[in-house]
Amino acid sequence: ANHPTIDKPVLRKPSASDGTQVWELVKRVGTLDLNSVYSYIMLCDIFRDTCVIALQQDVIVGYMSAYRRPDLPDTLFVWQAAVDSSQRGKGLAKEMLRELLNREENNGIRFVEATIGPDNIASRRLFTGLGEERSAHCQLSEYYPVSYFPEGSGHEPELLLRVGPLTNKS
Ligand SMILES: CC(=O)NCC[C@H](N)C(=O)O
Repeated sequence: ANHPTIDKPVLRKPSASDGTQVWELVKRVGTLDLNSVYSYIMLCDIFRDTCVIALQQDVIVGYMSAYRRPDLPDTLFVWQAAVDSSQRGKGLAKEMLRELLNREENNGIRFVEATIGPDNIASRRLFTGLGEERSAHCQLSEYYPVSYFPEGSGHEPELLLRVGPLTNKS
């Protein structure tokens, strides 16, 4: 039976020691650009204020990495959103994004950005949904065209979603 209290993943800031499990999750999800294990250890450490992991009985089933753009400090750039197949369709990504935005240390954030592939409906819905929830605009534009990626790599174009200004907390 689905016990909401037992089965609901716990969200928290990551630590360096979570990096390998995050790498394994991103690898398992299979639709993201898999970065080095080192990069996930470093993100879970140095960028932990703007990263979140979701745990179910000590197994990482969700991960969202983000950082405040050095050139636009009021803008949170969401780098990756990974949800384990066992957690699909439960609004986990939305919950992770909300957790990030509601952190005291992220109060000054007015815009959220991310790049997504043209057919990544789930991610697109995550960000357009934030716009609707916070009565903010959601702009979509071509950002990294296929031509930026190596010939024959098969990488999709990355479209930029920019949501804001976020006025009220959700
Ligand atoms: C929001 C999100 O997951 N974007 C993915 C960007 C890129 N394809 C990557 O995987 O890092």
